[in-house]
Amino acid sequence: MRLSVLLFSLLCAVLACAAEVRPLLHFTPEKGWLNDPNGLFYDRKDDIWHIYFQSNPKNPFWEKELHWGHATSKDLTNWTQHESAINPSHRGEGILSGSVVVDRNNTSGFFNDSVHPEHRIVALYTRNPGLIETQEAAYSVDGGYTFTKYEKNPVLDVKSSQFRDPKVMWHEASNQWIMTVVEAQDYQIQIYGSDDLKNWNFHSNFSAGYPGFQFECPGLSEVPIAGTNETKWVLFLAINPGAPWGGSASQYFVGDFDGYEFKAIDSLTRFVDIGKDYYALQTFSNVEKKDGVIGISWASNWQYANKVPASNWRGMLAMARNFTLDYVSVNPQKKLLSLVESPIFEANVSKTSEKKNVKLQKGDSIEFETKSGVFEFELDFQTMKNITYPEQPNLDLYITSSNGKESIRFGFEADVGAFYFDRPTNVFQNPYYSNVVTANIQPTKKYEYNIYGVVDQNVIELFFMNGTTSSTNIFYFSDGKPSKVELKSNYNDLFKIQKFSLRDLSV
Ligand SMILES: OC[C@H](O)[C@H](O)CO[C@]1(CO)O[C@H](CO)[C@@H](O)[C@@H]1O
Repeated sequence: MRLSVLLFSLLCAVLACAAEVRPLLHFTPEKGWLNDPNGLFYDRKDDIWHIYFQSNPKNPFWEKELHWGHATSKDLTNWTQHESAINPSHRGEGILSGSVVVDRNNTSGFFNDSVHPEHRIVALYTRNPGLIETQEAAYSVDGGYTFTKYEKNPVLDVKSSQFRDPKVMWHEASNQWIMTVVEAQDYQIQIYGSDDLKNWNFHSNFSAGYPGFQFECPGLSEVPIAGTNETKWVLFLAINPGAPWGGSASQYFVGDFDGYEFKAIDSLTRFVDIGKDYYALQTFSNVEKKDGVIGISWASNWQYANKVPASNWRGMLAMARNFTLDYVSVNPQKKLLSLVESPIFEANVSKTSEKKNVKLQKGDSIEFETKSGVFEFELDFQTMKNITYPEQPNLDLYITSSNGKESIRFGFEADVGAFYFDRPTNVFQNPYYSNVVTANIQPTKKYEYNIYGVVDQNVIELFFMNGTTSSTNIFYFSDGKPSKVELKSNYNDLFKIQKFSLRDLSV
């Protein structure tokens, strides 16, 4: 091959890599590594959403020396990244996960009258210098861009190597700050109380749910029950590794909280999302909202997060979601009080494609396309009859890359009643990544299902039955971006497509 041709093809390869697609609706770091969201809060004075995140600015993979990366947004969609907000004071030290509160009444004494009450920001996070994990405080007087570490840190030290991830909130009813934090490998969510964010008193332990290897990233939020003016408390908990589907999982409990102890309404374990890539959920603090709480997760799984294809950055956050509670049909008999989720984002619709009331026949396909590789879709369908074994009646949604060679598949088998998500890839051989994720979803009494999904370059967030179940998964084409979307069946007169619509998005 002549040298010029070789150089040209090399240049193309480099440009293709540099031109890699970044998600448009999901936050990704300019460079380096991202995992857990941290310190999520809403600035009521300047109407700004703040996210911090576990950041390794040096390399696109996790290392012990971690910072709190920082970004802000006016619409929970378009983010501006800033300088890291909290940094290690010593080499090899980790500023690990934690949370932020607005201490408007200056209970901590960190502030003087020159600091606007809405800008009295206090972060609580885990410091891991190597062997033990302690909780530290830091305060910001500029609205959350730079922080000063409390000179008498740590604020909480139980001489443990597995004590981390403080999520702090103000509990009005008992007039105190409440911290949930894990004793990770003792399967304890510990609850502490404080008057000043500096002195913490142990209140109670909570230990339940799917254990996995260890507990991580707890959180306690008061969540409204849809259609009522009542609320229940939701205790969030991450486990990793050891999720039922492998690696990382976010679970939650529904119950009551009196300022000292959380009591679950039942002993059932509920998962926030049943995809592979939805971890370390944290809710925003300081949000004045009566119709739900807003939270963000990390869209990956520790089984392969450090190894997925990347250039000089790796990691993304899932879209913000609104969470409420409702009584959800989980089988023909039971309505279970469960989280109901919906994504929050702002985007322009560049094109809408829609088909209604189509009885799909074997070999038929409804075909739409996306120009941007970013789209939302709605699929409402009904299964028209019962199936005789050993038939395998599938309804499949294929999303094919603009390279025309690679597809991912989201589908359903009528007799099993479970949805699957299959993400074959040519660029990432990893045994934990390749397993198909499945979800059992209860249809309506008339065997109807509805699914809403957002696809954003290489991540798909699915919301089943009006968000009563969600499944978040990342995927990797070798090049190109989502281009063709096809709905197909291998069976006659079984699937009635009541509505299949696709809205191509741009920001
Ligand atoms: O290799 C990191 C290890 O898997 C930890 O279990 C990850 O822990 C979490 C959860 O992802 O990330 C944070 C640190 O980056 C830590 O604070 C939190 O518990």
